[in-house]
Amino acid sequence: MAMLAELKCSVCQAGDPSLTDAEITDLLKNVPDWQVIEAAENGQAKTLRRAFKFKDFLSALAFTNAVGQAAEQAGHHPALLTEWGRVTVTWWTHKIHGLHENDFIMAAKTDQLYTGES
Ligand SMILES: C[C@H](O)[C@H](O)[C@H]1CNC2=NC(N)=NC(=O)C2=N1
Repeated sequence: MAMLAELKCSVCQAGDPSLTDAEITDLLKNVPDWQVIEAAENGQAKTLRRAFKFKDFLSALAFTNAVGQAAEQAGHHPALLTEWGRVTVTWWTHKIHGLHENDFIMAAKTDQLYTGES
């Protein structure tokens, strides 16, 4: 398979199946720094999350914008929490209330945008 980060997000329809646990386990091997957050009791979606560390707030903000641009280009958008020294990026697919390959593609693209804490 091409590098996950080089893939394009596919058009995902409501009703498409969410990834199985086996597929998730397999895809996670490509993005080992990310965690799958199980859906909370209230039926929230399963999500894919990573916290990125930065030296200050402006570096965190610049990364936030870079991820936002990539998301807009892909037509697939994350939740972004930007704090002093940290950006927490969470991916899931709203339409299917779960995880889709697109979320792993975007996680891999997000990793490529991160040039470290300094
Ligand atoms: C109309 C628009 O393309 C859709 O709502 C897109 C936008 N970005 C999206 N982002 C994510 N993460 N999930 C979606 O289902 C989604 N849908």
